[in-house]
Amino acid sequence: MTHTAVSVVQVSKSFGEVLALDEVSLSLRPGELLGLLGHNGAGKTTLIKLILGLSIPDRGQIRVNGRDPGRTEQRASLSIGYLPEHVSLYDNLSGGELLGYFAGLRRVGRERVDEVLARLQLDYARDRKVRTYSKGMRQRLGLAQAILAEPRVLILDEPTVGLDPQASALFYELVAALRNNGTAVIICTHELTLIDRHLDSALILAKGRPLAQGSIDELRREHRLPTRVEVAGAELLASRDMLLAAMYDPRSNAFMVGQEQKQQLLAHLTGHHKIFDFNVLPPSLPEVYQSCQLRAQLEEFPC
Ligand SMILES: Nc1ncnc2c1ncn2[C@@H]1O[C@H](COP(=O)(O)OP(=O)(O)OP(=O)(O)O)[C@@H](O)[C@H]1O
Repeated sequence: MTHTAVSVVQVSKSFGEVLALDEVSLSLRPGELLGLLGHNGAGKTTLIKLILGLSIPDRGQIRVNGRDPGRTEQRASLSIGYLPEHVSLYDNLSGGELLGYFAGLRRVGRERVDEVLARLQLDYARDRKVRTYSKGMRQRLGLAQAILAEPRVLILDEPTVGLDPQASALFYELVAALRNNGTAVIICTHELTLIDRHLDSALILAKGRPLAQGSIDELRREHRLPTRVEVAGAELLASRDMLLAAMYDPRSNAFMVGQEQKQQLLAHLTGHHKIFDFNVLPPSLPEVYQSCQLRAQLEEFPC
């Protein structure tokens, strides 16, 4: 049976009058990637701090690889790596020296430093001062320190902010390789488009409460968001065909259909119009996110 890498059960945390987390639960298995999403102040950092054992919940239970992060004597054996949003690196050290320093702290051998530098494509810059590193190189070095001790759980806070698309893609490639080795990953981010195709599940928080939670497919189904079908000449087709006209959305110049209509549309395009060249785009994570936030607002302020 696969064990649970991170388990959070009905956790609440307040700061004075502020209820930062209200009965939040999650479960993450080895190799899975969870997107922790929400507006500013939603409770993401509070949850991360609890998982890291930097703060103690008022109620509920947290386990990381079966251990309680809140108990000091268990913290050393959590096997957890963390890349904070604003990673502070010692600029006057070289990349190699910096990792060597962390390796000493974590009782990791020098050969692991070489291995990690090579894996994150930083070996060519190991003797350069960190202050000369680009933003992407600094992020990779931050990831390098986080994975140095081969953690089974990795928490990344806004890891791709400020990176160009190529550097972001490389970052996610590196994360995918870690996941293939069984590392469970939690990524806290506002960059929804970037994380969309990488995550197994999402937890969307708002004012400390879980707004939505599950795999992206589950969230799509729950929110009944339409699928977009893009076809060249969609407007012309819609003007000549009543069935297509009913499905045509002029704003996106595409056909927008619910799950149950999708097969009907595709059969009609291929069978009746002999069109085989189309793009079927399920609702994106940003669309699911917007829908969750909208639903929450309607519940809070019903018309
Ligand atoms: N140490 C603290 N003392 C008082 N209030 C706090 C403390 N830490 C967090 N809060 C409050 O708890 C709520 C959740 O904050 P948190 O930092 O977890 O949000 P977040 O989702 O990480 O936001 P952001 O996206 O801006 O980083 C906010 O209302 C915040 O002001």
